Amino acid sequence: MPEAPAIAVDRLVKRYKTGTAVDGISFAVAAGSVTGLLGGNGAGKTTTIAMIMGLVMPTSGTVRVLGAAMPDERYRVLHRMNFQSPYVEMPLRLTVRQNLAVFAQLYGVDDVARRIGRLAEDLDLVDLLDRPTGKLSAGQKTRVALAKALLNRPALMLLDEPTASLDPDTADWVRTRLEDYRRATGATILLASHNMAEVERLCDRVIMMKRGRIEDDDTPAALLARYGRDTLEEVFLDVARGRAEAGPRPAEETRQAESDARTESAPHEAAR
Ligand SMILES: Nc1ncnc2c1ncn2[C@@H]1O[C@H](COP(=O)(O)OP(=O)(O)OP(=O)(O)O)[C@@H](O)[C@H]1O
Repeated sequence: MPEAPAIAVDRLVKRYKTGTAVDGISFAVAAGSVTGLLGGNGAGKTTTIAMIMGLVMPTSGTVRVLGAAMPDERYRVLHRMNFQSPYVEMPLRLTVRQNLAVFAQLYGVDDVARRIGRLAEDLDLVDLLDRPTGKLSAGQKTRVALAKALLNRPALMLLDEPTASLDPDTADWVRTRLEDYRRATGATILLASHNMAEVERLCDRVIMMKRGRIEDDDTPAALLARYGRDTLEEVFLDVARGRAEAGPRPAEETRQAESDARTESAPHEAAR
C-alpha cells in the first residue's frame, strides 16, 4: 500500500473581509518529498502554510497533516512538525539560548541543553547563543529560526522563505543543511520561496500559486519542458504575466500583469 501523504489539502478556502487569500486549492505532498510553493506577493503562500500548521482557520475545505485533521487534531501532530518564517519574531530580549530553550520545552524535546548545543554547532551559532535575539542581524536571526525549526527533529518542515536576508554564501550553506537533514531523516519539506535557484536545487515538485489559486503543479523538469524555458525564473514570469493562458489578453490585464511581475522581481523589498 502506498504511504499516506504527509499533507493533504482539499478544496481549501480562506476569505478575509478584504478578499479571498486562498481560493479552493487541493494538493497532496508525498512523504519524504521537497515541494516548493511559488507565487508572487499576495498569492496566498503564507496563508496556505498557516492553515496547514493549524494556525489560521480555513473558511472551508480540509487539511490533513501526518494523518491528523487540522486544526482540530493538531495536538496529535504538532510535536512532529515545525515551522520557520522570517516574519515570526522570537521574544527579542531573551538570548538565543533562552529562546531555543522555551521552544524546546514547548515541543517536548528531551535533553534540551544538549540539543541546543548540537544545533548551535551545526548551524554555527555558538558565538551567538548568549546574545539577545533582538541584537542579531537579519541573517543571524534567519539561522536562529532554522535552529528553532530543527529543535524537535521534525518529520514535516514548513519553511517560509528559509534563506530570506541571507548572503549568497550563507544561503547556500543553509540549503546544504536542509538537504543533509532531509537525507538523514527522510523528512518532508514544504517550502515557500521567491528564490528560483533555491527551488530548482531543493524541490522535486513545484506548486505555482497566483491570486489564491494553483496555476500549475509539476516537477521542475516537466514545468521547464511545458513552458519551453531553461529556468524556473522564466516559467515564474510566464505564469505571473499570464503567458500560460492561451490567446491575446485585454490591454488592462496586460498592464496589471506587468506591474505584478515588476513587484515580483523585487519581492523582498516589496514584502517588508
Ligand atoms: N490576516 C489577514 N487579514 C486580511 N487579509 C490578509 C491577512 N493575511 C493575508 N491577507 C491577504 O491575503 C492575501 C494572501 O496573502 P499571503 O500572505 O498568504 O501571500 P504570500 O503569497 O505569502 O505573499 P508574500 O510573497 O508577499 O509573502 C494577500 O492579499 C493578503 O493581503
